Amino acid sequence: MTYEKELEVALLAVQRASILTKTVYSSHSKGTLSKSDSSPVTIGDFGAQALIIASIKHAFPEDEVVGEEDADDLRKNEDERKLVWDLVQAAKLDDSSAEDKIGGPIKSVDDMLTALDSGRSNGGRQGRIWALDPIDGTKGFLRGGQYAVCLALMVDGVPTVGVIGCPNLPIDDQAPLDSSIGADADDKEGKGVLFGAVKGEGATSRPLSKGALQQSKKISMKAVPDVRQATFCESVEAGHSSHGDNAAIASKLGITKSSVRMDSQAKYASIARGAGDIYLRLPVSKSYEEKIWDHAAGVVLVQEAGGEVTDAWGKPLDFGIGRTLKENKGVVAAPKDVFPQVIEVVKEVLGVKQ
Ligand SMILES: Nc1ncnc2c1ncn2[C@@H]1O[C@H](COP(=O)(O)OS(=O)(=O)O)[C@@H](OP(=O)(O)O)[C@H]1O
Ligand SMILES: [Mg+2]
Repeated sequence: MTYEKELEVALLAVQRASILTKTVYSSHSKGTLSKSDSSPVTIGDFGAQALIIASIKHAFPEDEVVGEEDADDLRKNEDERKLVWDLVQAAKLDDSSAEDKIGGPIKSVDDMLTALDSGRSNGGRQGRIWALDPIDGTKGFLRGGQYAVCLALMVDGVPTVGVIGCPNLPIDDQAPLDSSIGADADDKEGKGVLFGAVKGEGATSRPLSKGALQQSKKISMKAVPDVRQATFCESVEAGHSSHGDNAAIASKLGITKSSVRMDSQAKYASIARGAGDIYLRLPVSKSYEEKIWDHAAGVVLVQEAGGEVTDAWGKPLDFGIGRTLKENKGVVAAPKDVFPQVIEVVKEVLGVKQ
């Protein structure tokens, strides 16, 4: 198997960071730092990014990382820095040999800040670059809903390894999907999934809380013989994906079931394991550029589970031009057999608006 070590390191790194996020999620304040409604950030975002980058740099020191966060705020604020440091020290895998594979605990506050700050790569078309979203769907995290810890390795601009930790999704790949799925604050048994995929090697899921590499099961998208029966997923936030356009597309496709709304790349993961079928993310703002860390891991997962992903114009997503998908607008993901039908209707609906 190619990229075996990369996958193993990514699974362990995401598993450890997910443990960290869960402690923040179950706290009353949820570690909120920023007063900003549009892009909230928590101590969990900083802690998870530091842990994951430290893991990557231990295993692959030459690799670059495009991470959503940086250490600027923590360098200025001692109280926040202390909160994050306590979190980072407490998050450990059960298995010490697994811990060793990702470099063990971070040794000092300085090392933590250095790791956190090592996500400043500008991305690009050449070499090995990781894309990291330590807490994707922060609004869902704060709301007590879905969120995801997302990590992907891009090789020469192509997403090649993808790992997503979803602490609030049901372990059961077949669990019925609805907008309230797993969205409660209790850390119930039966929740928490770790997804992994390598280009050309398929996609898998396993429980997040148990040994990361054991119990891995192959996952695949569901066959959709009749698109009218499809379940489609969309963002909770109307500002991130046009609910109106999504509804128009669903209606033109003859879909009568209401959409499943969930935050984060849990949407990609859910369709990859056949719990839903189609992911629509139609642009709301003309100027917004999608971030590569919001999509890279999910794209590998869906492609390897038998799906196709493009932007809303049917163009392949270009991860090789920097930190954003600036040549693309929106995202459409669906099983290969129905994809042509779906993208045709997406273009039709967007065309009407132009
Ligand atoms: N205007 C606009 N349009 C599209 N996307 C945007 C926009 N603003 C923010 N974002 C990014 O959306 C990420 C979360 O979106 P999701 O679809 O996963 O979740 S949500 O239901 O919409 O909250 C979210 O990721 P996180 O910040 O990691 O939560 C943002 O990067
Ligand atoms: Mg995100």
